[in-house]
Amino acid sequence: MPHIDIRGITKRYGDATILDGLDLHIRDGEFLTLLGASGCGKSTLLRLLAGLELPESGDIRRNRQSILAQTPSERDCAMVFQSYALYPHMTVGANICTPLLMRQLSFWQRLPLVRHASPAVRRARAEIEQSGRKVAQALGIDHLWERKPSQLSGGQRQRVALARAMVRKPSLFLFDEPLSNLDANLRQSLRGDIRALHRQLGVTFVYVTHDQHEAMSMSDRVAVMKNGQILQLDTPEALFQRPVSKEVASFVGSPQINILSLQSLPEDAGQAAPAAAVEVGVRPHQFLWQAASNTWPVKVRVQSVEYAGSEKIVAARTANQEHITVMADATQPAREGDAPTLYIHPAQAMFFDAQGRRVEA
Ligand SMILES: Nc1ncnc2c1ncn2[C@@H]1O[C@H](COP(=O)(O)OP(=O)(O)OP(=O)(O)O)[C@@H](O)[C@H]1O
Repeated sequence: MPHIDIRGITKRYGDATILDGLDLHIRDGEFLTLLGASGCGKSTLLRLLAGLELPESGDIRRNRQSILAQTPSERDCAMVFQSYALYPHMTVGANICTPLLMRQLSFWQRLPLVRHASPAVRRARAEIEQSGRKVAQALGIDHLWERKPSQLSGGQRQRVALARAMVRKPSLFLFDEPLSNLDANLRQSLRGDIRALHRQLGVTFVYVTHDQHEAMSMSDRVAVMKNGQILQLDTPEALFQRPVSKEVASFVGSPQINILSLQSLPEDAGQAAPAAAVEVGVRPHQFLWQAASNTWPVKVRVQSVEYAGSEKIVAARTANQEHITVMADATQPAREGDAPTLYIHPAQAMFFDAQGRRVEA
């Protein structure tokens, strides 16, 4: 299967530069997610890959061959959208089988009269239906075969859209926020389905989302994007543990990482920190409620406590009026107005310089 090389791609709409000399190498068969806030250019990049847009400069190569001159249908990719994009007048079965009918039968062979008259066409259609039903079965929607899209739930519609993309066996799947219209439970279950699909098919998936949880839980690698550029491309673990900057650190992990000025910490913290460090990043789960050896104390005042089942989300303020979020065990007796001392383990802290770049301890 071909890898994809995106080199120096620039895309403009009018005066606005959406992608600015972007480079990206997509490996064979990987699940790569483009993660970024709304408007950062993720969908534009996906549309360029699909051939729905052309760049002003730069190149996209598959297996070292430029694909810019190829039409969308020549690119052997399937796209799944947030809006499902199903044909409303067709049944589920017809929606799933249409890509194969279009590819394998000529215009004349698709006409109803020929369909009934020609045994060869009847046979081809039966084979197509069999392939479609197999995919529908794999996605648990074969019992909906005769229904129209309007008679389906959002999750079922997205499964039909997935089946329609799968049936052609493309070598590249492009997903543009496919789960955004679904409720939390359905999103969770479809995340699992899409991940399983990737394992089963072994082809390249490029997935666009602004949901860091979705990106971190599904992908082999994630490209964090901002203003048409990639801030960091790495595995989910590396993004979480070794972000290149404060910006990336703030983008991954929920609740967000806390960024404190080094001045909020005792003097020995300043001495232990790298020389260039001006800020320290502490994840909400990393605060300790009791002192341990070699920990740094931070005095805080609790502003509010939110119950989240087995945990509490504590919002607090440091003496320097910096807001922090702390995840605590549900048994932790933290109450609004309390003024506890929390502790930070230096080995777990991240340090950032004045430009927001992470510096090694
Ligand atoms: N056809 C177009 N004409 C003009 N501007 C466009 C067009 N398509 C997108 N844009 C602009 O390009 C920028 C990037 O859009 P894009 O859809 O790639 O962002 P995104 O990161 O996918 O955001 P979202 O998550 O909201 O879809 C936005 O400011 C958008 O308004």
